[in-house]
Amino acid sequence: MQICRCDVNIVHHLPMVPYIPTRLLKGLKVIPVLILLYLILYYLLVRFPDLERPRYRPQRIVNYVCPSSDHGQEYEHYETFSQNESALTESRILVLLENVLSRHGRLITHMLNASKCPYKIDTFSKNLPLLTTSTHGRYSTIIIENFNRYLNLPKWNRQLLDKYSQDYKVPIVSFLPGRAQFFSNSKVRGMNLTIWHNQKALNIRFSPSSIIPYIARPNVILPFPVSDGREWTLFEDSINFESVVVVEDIEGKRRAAVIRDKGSVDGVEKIIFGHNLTEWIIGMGFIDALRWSTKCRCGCHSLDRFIQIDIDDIFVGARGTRMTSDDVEALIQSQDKLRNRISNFSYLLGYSGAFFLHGDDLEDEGDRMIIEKAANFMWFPHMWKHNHPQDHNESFLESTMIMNKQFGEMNNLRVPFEYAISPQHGGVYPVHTALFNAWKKVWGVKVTSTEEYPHFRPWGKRKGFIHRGIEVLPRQTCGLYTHTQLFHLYPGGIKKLTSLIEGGDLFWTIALNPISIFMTHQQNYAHDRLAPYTFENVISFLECWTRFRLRWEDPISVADRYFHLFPTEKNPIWGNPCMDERHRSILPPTLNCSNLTLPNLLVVGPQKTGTTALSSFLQLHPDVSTNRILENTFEEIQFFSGENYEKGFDWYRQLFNNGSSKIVMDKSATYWDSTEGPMRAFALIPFAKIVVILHDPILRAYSWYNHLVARNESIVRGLSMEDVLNGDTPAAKKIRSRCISGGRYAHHLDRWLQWFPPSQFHLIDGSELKENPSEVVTNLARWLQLSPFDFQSLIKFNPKKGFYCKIVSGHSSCLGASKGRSYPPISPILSSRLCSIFHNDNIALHKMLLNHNFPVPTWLSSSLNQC
Ligand SMILES: Nc1ncnc2c1ncn2[C@@H]1O[C@H](COP(=O)(O)OS(=O)(=O)O)[C@@H](OP(=O)(O)O)[C@H]1O
Repeated sequence: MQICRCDVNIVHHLPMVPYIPTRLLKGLKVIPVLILLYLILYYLLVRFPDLERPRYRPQRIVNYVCPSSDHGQEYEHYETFSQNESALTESRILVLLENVLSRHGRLITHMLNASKCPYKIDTFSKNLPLLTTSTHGRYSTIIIENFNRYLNLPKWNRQLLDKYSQDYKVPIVSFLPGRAQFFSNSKVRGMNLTIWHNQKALNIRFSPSSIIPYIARPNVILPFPVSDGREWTLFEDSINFESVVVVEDIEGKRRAAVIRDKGSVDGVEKIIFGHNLTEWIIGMGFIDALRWSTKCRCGCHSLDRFIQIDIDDIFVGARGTRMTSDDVEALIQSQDKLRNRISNFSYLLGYSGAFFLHGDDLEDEGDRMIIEKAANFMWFPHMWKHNHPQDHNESFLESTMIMNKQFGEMNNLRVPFEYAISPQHGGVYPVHTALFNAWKKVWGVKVTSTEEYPHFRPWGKRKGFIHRGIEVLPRQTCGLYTHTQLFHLYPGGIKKLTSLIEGGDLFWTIALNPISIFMTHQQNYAHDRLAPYTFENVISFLECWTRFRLRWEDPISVADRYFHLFPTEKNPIWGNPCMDERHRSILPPTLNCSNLTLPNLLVVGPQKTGTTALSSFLQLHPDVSTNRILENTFEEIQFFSGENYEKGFDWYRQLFNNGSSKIVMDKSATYWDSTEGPMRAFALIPFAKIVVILHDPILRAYSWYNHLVARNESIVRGLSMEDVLNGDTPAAKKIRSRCISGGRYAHHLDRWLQWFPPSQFHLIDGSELKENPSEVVTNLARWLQLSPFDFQSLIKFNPKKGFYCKIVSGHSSCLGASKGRSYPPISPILSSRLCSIFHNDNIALHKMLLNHNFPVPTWLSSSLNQC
């Protein structure tokens, strides 16, 4: 024990030195050496980062050179058009394709979309689509993908098409590309036209004497097209035709690659292309042909092209990717160069102040240089820390915007316009209203832009809209992204970039949009400076081949110009953000796509046909639900057809988050005859089933009249329906149109069919619904693939009401007093008058139903024979 205590004491008095093996001690001597090495490396790599990240000197890439042309002379033979000339037809274009999946068909529709031309696609079948309404032609131009199909049409269809073209002065635009056959020539039957198949085309140019070239500058010679194989069809000169595009064949003989048939032989004007749209020069001819054939109702803008180039992310970006002072100088020079070619041009620079001086030494010097030269540019605010607005609430957004604003003020960044851009488009679309509110409060923002509305792809379909008083312009991409700084690393190679410029997407973006707003990033102006190269060259290409006048205008004026040109875009069209991958990634956290419920069944009307009865009967099925009723909505929510649409996607979707039924229904009978209804519905719920009740329009009109009488509306007080039909006061006309216009079924059904495929429609005969509702609803439930349900025992005739009613808890429960009124039966005189009013529409409806294999209601078959 003693020994033990003693040992303890000894240990207490020893100094606390840990045991270190000698080997380790030797090793520790290396530490100062390592520290020294680290310091040297730090000094070299961090203080002189250029050693770590090589800076690329700007590459010299050959600039675009315009081939030979007699540029001095301006040829302006293009036609101008008056409104009267176009009055015979609607502006829509009919596109007849080989099949809906045809590749060339996709090119045609891409061009039409990007030119914002309305069109309808059809394929060749036994019957031609309906070409006329009772008053006018349905189409301003007929595009036929393959001219051979036109030449080989059955006699009856060919006569019908030619007659339509002659009567309504509607030209045919078509294509005759090379055939699989070997080099040969042939005469086209009935056209006095000799064509040469499978040719090479050289020295291609637009003819200065043709009336077609408008955007295209005649007499600029393209020695070789991009693909110079033998896929051209060439036409021999003839007095019956005007050569639009002239070429030389391999023997140097002059031929035409595009001709205008003046219709001198058969009265049918045509433009025939000897190549498809894969050649950009043919594409230009196509755009000009559309302008001419639609009599300036498609692609008919002035020759002014407004170009805005935004440079986002100033001060943002990883070290080694940012601009140096040399790049800043080069940016100023590039701006000066562009100013000589785009009148009033200025780059617009968007800054995020939080990252000022966050680069390496050279880049920090660049940052300081930008501030020093700030007055050379116009500025707009990006977000302070490049924040994604959709992730933040209004007060956070406001406070960070204020910080960015203060940074700009301290550094004299001139923000002359109420224009701002959100990083990665977050919050602009899909809309995050907090961003719009904060922008307005802090910066008074009036205009912004996004490439996400309605979708990023295809670029040709981007649009603008106005939300909370802020005008949102469509923004275009030019093929440059934050990572594209070096020519040799350009995705797809430098050839890809030049192909965008020389007749590719970038060229077409400017050619087809009167206003183009491009997004670039400061990185595209560093290293190889891809952006200045890209824009300077696309401008050269445009100057060479087109007659455009290139201009710059401030974003506020440009936005006014845009919505003046495209007023129908002012109101946003709400889409389902959960159906777009890019949109899903920029959603506010309040929207959870996994439990989003939207209707999959629309009962669209028409009004007064029994829509309320149908929807209440269908809801007897346990797997059918409908919207919640809000205090300020009436019986129907009428989202797609009225003011509620302005309340937006969020408002609408919240009305349906009340269950998980198989069928979620929105019954709003006003959708039927709403001009925008079908398009809006398709944008949000493209897979929804559509139910339409076709009740005799005579009885429907009479029901409307009696509705007004029952409500004691002053306009009908003391007046019979005949009096109302005779009245010519504005109020009487309004009532008449309410009674009659919804009953022009062919007209409205046609509009729905422009959006939804026939397979999504279920048409119900209104008389059958009245007489035998349980069978009608059972059929509907079957079509909706609902489980079998005994409707018959729950829908019984109520003699007192005179209509079928639901049985609820053993009692008859009828619709309210406003549905199924009793009033005197319609007089034979009124009935026959209404019969003749609807006669033409009923004929058109009958044709349309047969065309689409829809059932024909019994009242329709008999009414055709009656009036
Ligand atoms: N079972 C049943 N009960 C009541 N009413 C029935 C029924 N079946 C069809 N109808 C006919 O429906 C007409 C009203 O049509 P809607 O419901 O579409 O009208 S509304 O547009 O929603 O106001 C209504 O028009 P009126 O008779 O003029 O009142 C009825 O004729």
